[in-house]
Amino acid sequence: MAVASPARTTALRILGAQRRRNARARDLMRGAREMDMLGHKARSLATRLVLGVNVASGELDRRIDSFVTHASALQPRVRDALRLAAFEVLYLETPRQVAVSQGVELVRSVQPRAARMANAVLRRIADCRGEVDDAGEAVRIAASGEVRGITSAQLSMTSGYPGWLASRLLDELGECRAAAMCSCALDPAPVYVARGTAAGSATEVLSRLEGIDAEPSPTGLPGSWRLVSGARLASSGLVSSCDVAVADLSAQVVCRIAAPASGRVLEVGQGRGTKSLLLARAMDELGCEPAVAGCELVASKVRQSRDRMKRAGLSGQVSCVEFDGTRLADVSALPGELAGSFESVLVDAPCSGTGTMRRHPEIAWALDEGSLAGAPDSLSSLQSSLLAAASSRVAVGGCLVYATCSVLSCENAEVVDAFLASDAGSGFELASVMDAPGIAALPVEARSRVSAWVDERGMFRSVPTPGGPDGHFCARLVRTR
Ligand SMILES: C[S@@+](CC[C@H](N)C(=O)[O-])C[C@H]1O[C@@H](n2cnc3c(N)ncnc32)[C@H](O)[C@@H]1O
Repeated sequence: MAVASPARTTALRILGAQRRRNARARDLMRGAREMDMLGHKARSLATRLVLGVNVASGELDRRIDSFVTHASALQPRVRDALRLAAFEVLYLETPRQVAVSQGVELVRSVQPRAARMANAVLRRIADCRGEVDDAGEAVRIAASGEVRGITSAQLSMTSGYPGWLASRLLDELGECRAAAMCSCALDPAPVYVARGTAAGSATEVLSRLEGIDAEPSPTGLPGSWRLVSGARLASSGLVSSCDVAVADLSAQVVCRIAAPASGRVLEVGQGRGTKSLLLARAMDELGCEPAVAGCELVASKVRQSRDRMKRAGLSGQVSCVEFDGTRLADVSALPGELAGSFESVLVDAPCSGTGTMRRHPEIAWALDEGSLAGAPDSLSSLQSSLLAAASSRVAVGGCLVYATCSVLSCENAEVVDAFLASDAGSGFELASVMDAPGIAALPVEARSRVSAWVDERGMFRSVPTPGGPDGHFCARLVRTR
């Protein structure tokens, strides 16, 4: 009797652990010894299976449930195995017979008496492959700019995203961009790195990246590369020493938009400090002594950020303070590091993360449409509070930069417009991100690349595309009085 391959059994174990511990897929894969023991090919199959099942879980369940007699009685472990096999059958290039028989063996490994049922269900799911391929083809054509009148059902089938999300993407991004985003939803996200402040010259960093077979190619931004393989990055020590920072290309652009040519930056929502490192680098390149004050709500992230700045040799230039950003307007509550006004205030807002679903696939089906906007405890309400409070810290003539890694307008332009229409926003004007010093100083080719993502109002709005960066949003507001 055949047995399921190590790549598939490893992927199944990771999915089980994820369900039991409610953990993120990437974190579990990063820490899993059995992933490290797989060869390169098996490891990439296991990774694609785990990420793909996460992105498309609801779509896979819909199909499984339509062919199983007692869907609610399926054991969670059996459902994991069926999802994994259904994903492979519908979306990967594995020959049909192999994908079905491997799926049956996976199910047998967790519940032997369910193997027959799995065989019947997976064969029927395999019969749907044609409609998934047809939808994918229509979406790819629409992504190339040829208008085809694609539907949200085709987008949802191709990406695995829930129907409501596919429909919103189509409404808000238009056919071409929504199709581009959905056509790469199940692909691995590219790996981008930027030179840190602890590093030597760009040439030295480049040769160290080449030395670990990362196959770096320049992104167009100074000191920034796209890697063909990031497999040896962690063991190389380049990241832990902060010689490089792993950050999506769009996140690197956002930091260049927020970097001032003089003075200090306040970063609201500092997280684990990736943007602080990039801000310090961008300020240094502009000939300005790096000075970043970070404010973050979560204590454990503040500790990680501090430790990182120490390793980067930036403890004197970047501070990491535990503080609720919605209280930034309350001058009496401000710790010393956050007091006074700043040339630039970056609100790196907590958001849905819809621009980063290739990296964080669990977002797609965990997202609740109702939590995005409208209610007092919605994301957009928190984003608006942070923006209003942070605006009080901007020096006259300075900039307020609002950023998210979402592609949805209710978290982006609508938050900015509501702010501009409010009392707090009355002293601010929207300015083009292209006029930010860190963008104006870029080589012509890099500027033109950035400008492709800038809309008619001067806001940066990238959308995931095949082989391209994630979806990020950034608006730049100048304080006039
Ligand atoms: C998009 S993430 C920031 C990522 C970070 N800037 C980086 O580069 O790694 C948003 C951050 O905002 C933090 N946050 C959420 N609510 C906050 C609040 N009220 N005050 C300050 N930070 C908050 C979250 O904990 C999260 O780390």
